[in-house]
Amino acid sequence: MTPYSQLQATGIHKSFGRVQVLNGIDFNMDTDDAIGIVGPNGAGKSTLLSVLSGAQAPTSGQIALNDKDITQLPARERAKQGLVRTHQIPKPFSGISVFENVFVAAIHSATSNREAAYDIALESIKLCGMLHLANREADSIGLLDRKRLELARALATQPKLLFLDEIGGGLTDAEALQLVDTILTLRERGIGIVWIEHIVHILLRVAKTLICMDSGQIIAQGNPNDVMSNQQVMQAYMGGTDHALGA
Ligand SMILES: Nc1ncnc2c1ncn2[C@@H]1O[C@H](COP(=O)(O)OP(=O)(O)OP(=O)(O)O)[C@@H](O)[C@H]1O
Repeated sequence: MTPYSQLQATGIHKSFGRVQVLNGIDFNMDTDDAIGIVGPNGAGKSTLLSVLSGAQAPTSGQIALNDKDITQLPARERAKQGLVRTHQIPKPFSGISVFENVFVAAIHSATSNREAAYDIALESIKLCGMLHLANREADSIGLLDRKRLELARALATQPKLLFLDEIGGGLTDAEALQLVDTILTLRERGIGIVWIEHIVHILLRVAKTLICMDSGQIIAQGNPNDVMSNQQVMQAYMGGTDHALGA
C-alpha cells in the first residue's frame, strides 16, 4: 500500500424507503486533509460516513479510492485498503483487556502475522496514550479512555483515511481537548481525517477545512471561518446565530 490515498465520491444519493437522506453529494479528500463536518441533526452526516466507509451502499453515485471504483466494496475490504471509520458509541470487546482489543483489530485488518500485529497494537496503544491501561479490562475504563481505545483500535488497522463519527460525544470540553491531542498525533503520522462533531471550537483544533451539511446536501465548504459566517449555514441552525454552532 502506498502512503498516499485519495478518495473521490461523486453524485452520492442515499434513500431509506421514500426518505431521501443524501441528495447529490460530491466529496473529495486525501491523506493531507483534515476535514470537519457540521450540520443540524438529521442533515445526513453519519449516513455520509457510512456510505464512504462501506457500511451502507449508496442508492446511486460512485466512490473511487486511488482512481479505482470501490462503490460495491464492503466495509471490511475498504478497511484493508486504509479506509476506516470509528463509531459514535465505542463498543470494545468485553471480557478482554485494552491491549487484546487493539491486538484483535491489528490481526484482523493490518496483518495476519502475530508478531507484527503485537508490535502494531503496542505502538497504537502508546500513540493513544494508553500504555498504562494496556492490561485493564476494556469494560472497566472510563468514557474518555474508551474513546481513546476506539482511536487505538482504528489506528491498529493502519488507516490512511480515518472517519471519526462524533468521537467527542459525551465528553466534557476538557476531556474533548485531551482527545484532540491524540487526534493531532494521528494527523502528524499522515493520516487523513474526517471528523463529524457538534462542538465546533473543539473540531477546529483539527479541521483545516469545514463542510456544513443540511438536508442531505453540502451547503458550504472551505475555510472554517468563512463557512461559519456563511448566512446559509447560520440559517440551517436554530436561531440563525453562530452561537448555535457551539463556537
Ligand atoms: N437506517 C435508517 N433507516 C431509516 N432512516 C434513517 C436510517 N439512518 C438514518 N436515517 C435517517 O436519515 C436522516 C439522517 O440521519 P444521519 O444520522 O445521517 O444524520 P446526522 O446529520 O448524522 O444527524 P445527527 O447529528 O443527529 O447524528 C435522519 O432523518 C435519520 O432518521
